Amino acid sequence: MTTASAAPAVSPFSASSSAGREVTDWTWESVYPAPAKLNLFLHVVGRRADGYHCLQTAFRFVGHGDGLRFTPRDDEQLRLVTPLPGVPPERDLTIRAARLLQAETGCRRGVDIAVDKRLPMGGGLGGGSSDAATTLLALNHLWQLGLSRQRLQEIGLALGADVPVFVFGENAFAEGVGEELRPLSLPPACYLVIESPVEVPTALVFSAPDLVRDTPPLAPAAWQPGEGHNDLEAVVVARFPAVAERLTWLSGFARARMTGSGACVFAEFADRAQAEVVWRQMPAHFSGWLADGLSRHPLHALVEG
Ligand SMILES: C[C@@](CO)(OP(=O)(O)O)[C@H](O)COP(=O)(O)OP(=O)(O)OC[C@H]1O[C@@H](n2ccc(N)nc2=O)[C@H](O)[C@@H]1O
Ligand SMILES: Nc1ncnc2c1ncn2[C@@H]1O[C@H](COP(=O)(O)OP(=O)(O)O)[C@@H](O)[C@H]1O
Repeated sequence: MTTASAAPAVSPFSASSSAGREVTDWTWESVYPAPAKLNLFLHVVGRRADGYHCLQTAFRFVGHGDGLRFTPRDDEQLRLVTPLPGVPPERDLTIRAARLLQAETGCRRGVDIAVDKRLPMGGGLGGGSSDAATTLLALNHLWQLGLSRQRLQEIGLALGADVPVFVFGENAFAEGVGEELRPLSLPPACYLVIESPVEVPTALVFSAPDLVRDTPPLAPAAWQPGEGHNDLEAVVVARFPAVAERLTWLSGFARARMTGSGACVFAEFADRAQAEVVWRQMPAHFSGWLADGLSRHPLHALVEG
């Protein structure tokens, strides 16, 4: 993460565009990237009988995220070398993903998992979901399980509504609870993402009485980048002043949005130079970073189809 007082650092997970070509600067050998996603818009269009909400959203991957290392074991143990504060290892989405794969395939191998955590938890960047998807993709490869992308997406959905898109590997227009995916071709862009010093629980936002749940559905094929809003934003802004403060500030420069159920907010710029002008003016008590929009997930080629 970069701060307002220093030039934007090039992280092992940053990607930049050069002469129209996407360059991904993965400097760590054997690190499997778990990029963040942004919800470019998010409409709540209904509710299922089980209480889950029906959404329409556009997912965009960006060149900033967590990094995972996997050391396969000859016994069946699954070990998390880097437990997260407040998350027992057995509840961590990486361990749960690995356990589901063992159960699905009868695989008798284990793994040690180390996560370099960069994405804030409860930030709306899909960090836990991305870690889970990267675990599914990496272990399918390292344990030589041969599961299809479609099957890995189904397994991912059992872990969370946001996991399938990371396995799908393409920027996507999503419906259902986020599992009905169609690939999106998005123009190059650079994003300024501002983190908020709060963790917003997704379940709290979806259970709010004031959440608008009946936004009219869009025709997916007709959606244009820039269209739409985030229905979850008003709920979060009303309860978390720190998110409201960051949105208001960023809206003074560009069209600002909250991603997912918050707490991060972002704005899109045509290129890094324009984003940097705003980033340099961030108040000292804000924390934010720049990341280019990716054209696809960095591990897309790890599974066929
Ligand atoms: C809002 C979104 C938008 O991309 O992202 P985040 O902000 O969490 O990253 C997702 O839909 C979140 O997906 P994810 O974070 O995987 O949520 P889950 O663990 O499946 O759900 C957490 C809880 O939120 C509620 N929930 C979630 C998704 C949904 N479509 N309807 C819901 O009502 C349910 O109460 C569920 O128990
Ligand atoms: N590997 C993981 N990384 C982050 N959060 C995890 C992980 N495993 C489990 N969690 C749980 O998932 C919750 C949601 O985290 P995260 O996916 O980062 O946020 P969001 O859904 O807002 O994008 C966390 O508060 C934490 O309790």
